[in-house]
Amino acid sequence: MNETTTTQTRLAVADAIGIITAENGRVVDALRAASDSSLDDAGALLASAPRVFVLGAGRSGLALKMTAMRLMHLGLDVHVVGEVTSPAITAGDVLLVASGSGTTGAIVRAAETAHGVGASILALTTAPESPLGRLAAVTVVIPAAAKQDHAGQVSAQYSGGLFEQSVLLVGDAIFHALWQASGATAEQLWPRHANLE
Ligand SMILES: O=C([C@H](O)CO)[C@H](O)[C@H](O)COP(=O)(O)O
Repeated sequence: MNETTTTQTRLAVADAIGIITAENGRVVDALRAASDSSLDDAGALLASAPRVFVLGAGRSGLALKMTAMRLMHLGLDVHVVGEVTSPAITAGDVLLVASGSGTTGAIVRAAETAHGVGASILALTTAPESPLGRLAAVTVVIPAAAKQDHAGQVSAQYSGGLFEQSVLLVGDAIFHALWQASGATAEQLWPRHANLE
């Protein structure tokens, strides 16, 4: 790459950061302005759950794993679906699911199983009327593009990028609110962090 091309690339990436942060800002503004109580309901459902299972495919699942760690730091009993140590979900448990489309086959089938045994579904999705959304006790509707909304009207980013970033933001926000409400200090949470890393 010559010097001119490198400079152009740097400018293009800087512009992209601006686009991405502006899109995230719009999602956050919409969530804060929303008249429903789904964010608070989500926090309350997680805080009262005997066990929390987290589930998502691809990048949605990767983003949600960050929330799983934070809920573990809070002292919740958390399992990542698909890990070999993840046990059976049962009545009263909460299945926290992130799916932008709400139609991903394995995710919907797992949510149906969880619903069938009496677990509560907490869904993060762009599509409240999707098969996943219809199973959910609480749905946080994220005004982002689903992975196949390729027209670029809701987001200029590729595929479900904005949704997946929003999953991280919402997960960290729920954690932060629960942490503040718990009264625990950061020092009290820290001994739960992995000591084998
Ligand atoms: O990996 C994904 C990404 O958007 C592809 O660019 C999705 O998160 C994955 O395919 C799961 O999709 P959703 O269930 O619709 O979030």
